[in-house]
This record gives sequence, structure tokens and C-alpha cells, in this order.
Amino acid sequence: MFKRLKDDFYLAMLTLVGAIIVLCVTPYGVYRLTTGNYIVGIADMCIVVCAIVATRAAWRTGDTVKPGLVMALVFCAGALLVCISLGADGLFWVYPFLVFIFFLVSPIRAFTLLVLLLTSLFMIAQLYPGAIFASTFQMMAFFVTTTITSVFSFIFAYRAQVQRRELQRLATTDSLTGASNRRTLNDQLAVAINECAKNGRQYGLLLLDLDHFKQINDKHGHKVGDKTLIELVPVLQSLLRQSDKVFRFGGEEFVVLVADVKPVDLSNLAEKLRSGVQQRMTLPDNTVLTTSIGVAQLQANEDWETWLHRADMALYQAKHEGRNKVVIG
Ligand SMILES: Nc1nc2c(ncn2[C@@H]2O[C@H](COP(=O)(O)OP(=O)(O)OP(=O)(O)O)[C@@H](O)[C@H]2O)c(=O)[nH]1
Repeated sequence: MFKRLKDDFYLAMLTLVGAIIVLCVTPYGVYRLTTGNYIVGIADMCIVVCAIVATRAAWRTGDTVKPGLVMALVFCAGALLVCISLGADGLFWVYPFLVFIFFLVSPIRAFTLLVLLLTSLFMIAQLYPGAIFASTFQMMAFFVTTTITSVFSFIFAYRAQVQRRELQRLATTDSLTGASNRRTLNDQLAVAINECAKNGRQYGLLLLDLDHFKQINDKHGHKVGDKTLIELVPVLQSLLRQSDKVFRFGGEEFVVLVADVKPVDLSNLAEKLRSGVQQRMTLPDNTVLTTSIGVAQLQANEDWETWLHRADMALYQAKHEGRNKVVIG
């Protein structure tokens, strides 16, 4: 549970906002209902129920987009209703909503919803003078302060989103090749073990190691070595399905994780990659680049270390038997 909260920003924020809503709005809802203000009381309780249902749905499905949007829409409608029913007293509630919304949906969506909310309030104020604002001065002060808060919240949320995405990219990909890194591989292997144990999904692992890579560096220089590694990733991806994942394991070693695959298809795929690299990758002196591949199909009740070790042993054998070879582990 804590891992999911740590890894998924929007799930964590949805949960936090949901908890704050339940704790802070429920007493107001109960108070309004017991003092006969039924419209605002029911609106408060609808917001509370919506917060609980949306947070629960996000936890169950892992999708935070729809629950976040539903929550944001209900909060906007609730804020509008509270302002209409309570007049100036209800205006204070707009400020926390204004900030909450940026934790629920993307900055662009949040800003659009706020523009709609403030425009609706402005139009109602024009149609029914005195219904919400006590004076024109109060109305102007409200719209100026809410606009400033919305704009700064948007800038802050947008910057945070850009930085969060960049951090995520840096933490999960290899800086040279752009392939997923070893840390991501460890996470994905754990997911595969879990899926296999729970749902019987079949997974396969290919461990690729370029042959005589040291000689490439020595003969053509480190820059050509780097370029070869960079060019290898799109070549592999062009030979794979979109659901197959390529990871840089370290140095000139790469891992391909394949889901929903039978052992025979996995070894055919390894052979396709071996010959694909040989055919498509050439070095500056027109010599071909070759790769050795160790193959391991995930066995029932196997842990990921053993699975990876079998692929590694098969790769070792492929190297031992002369390279440019596929060996099944
Ligand atoms: N250019 C470049 N070279 C790298 C990088 N990472 C590792 N290497 C080099 O890859 C080479 C790997 O050499 P070895 O482990 O001896 O393997 P090999 O020469 O490929 O020989 P076999 O694997 O036995 O076929 C080393 O010279 C490393 O310096 C990198 O990011 N860029």
C-alpha cells in the first residue's frame, strides 16, 4: 500500500484530498442537515460520498484519471452550489477547492474547470445582483484574488508536472540508449513473477550480449561503441511487439522481457533477434555486429533471481560455443 502511494503521485493526492474532504466536510454536512439547511447539507454529503467512491475506484482499478475528473467536476458543482446557497459566507470554500483541483487532474484540465467555475459564478452574480456578493467591491476582490490564485496554482502545478515526468524518465531509463534501466527491469520482473503466480501468464526472458564489443571500442573508438549501443535499441524494438520490453542490463548486455509467450515462440523470437542484429547492424569497416542470446522461460514458483540466472547461464554457454548463437536455458 505504501509503495503504491510512493510510486503513484495522482493516487497519493487523490487519497489525501479524499481523506481531507471526508474529515473536513462531513461535520459541516451533518451540521447543515441538522440545522435545516438541506440543500447545502445534501451537497456536502454528495461531495463526501463522491470522494469515498472515487478514491476507492482509483485504488481498485489503478486508473486515477477518471476518478480524479469525476471528483473535480463534483467539487466544482458543489462549490458553485455552496456559493449560491450561502452567499458571501460560501465564497471562502472556493479557495481550497481551487488548490485541490490541481491535485486531482492535469494542470490544463484543472485550469479549464476553474475558468468555467468562475465564469458561472460571475454570470449568476450578474443575473441575480446581491444573491452571492454583498457589493461590487466584494465581487471584484473575489474575482481578482481567485484569478491570481488560479494562475499561480496552474504555473506551480505545471512546473511540478514537467519536473516529475523528467525525474521519472531519469530514474527509469538508461541515459545513453534510452532503453529502460536495470532498476525498471527489477520492478518488471517482480510484476511478471506476480502475474505468473496469480493468473498463470507465461513470460520469457532473452539476455543479449554483443560479441567482441571490446574489440569494437579498441578498433573504432569509444564513440563508435556508444553509437552502436544507441542504434541497437531501435533495431531490437523494430523486431519486437509493442508489449515486449527492452532493458539495458549493463555494458553491452540487454534484456528483452516478453509476456504471453510459449517456449517455442520465445526461442523463435531469440533467433529472429540474433539474425536481425547480424543483418541490420554494420560497423564502419563494414564488418557485421553479432550477438549471443541466452533464453529462459519463466517456470512456475520460480523467483526472478533464478530466472535471470538461467538466462545468464544460457548466454555463457552461447559465448562458450563460439558466439552469434541462441541457447535455451
Ligand atoms: N563504448 C562503450 N563501451 C562500453 C560501454 N559499457 C561497456 N563497454 C565496454 O564493453 C566491453 C565489454 O567487454 P567484454 O566484457 O570483455 O566483452 P566482449 O569484448 O564483448 O566479449 P564477449 O562478450 O566475450 O563476446 C568493455 O570494453 C567495456 O568497456 C558503453 O557504455 N560504451
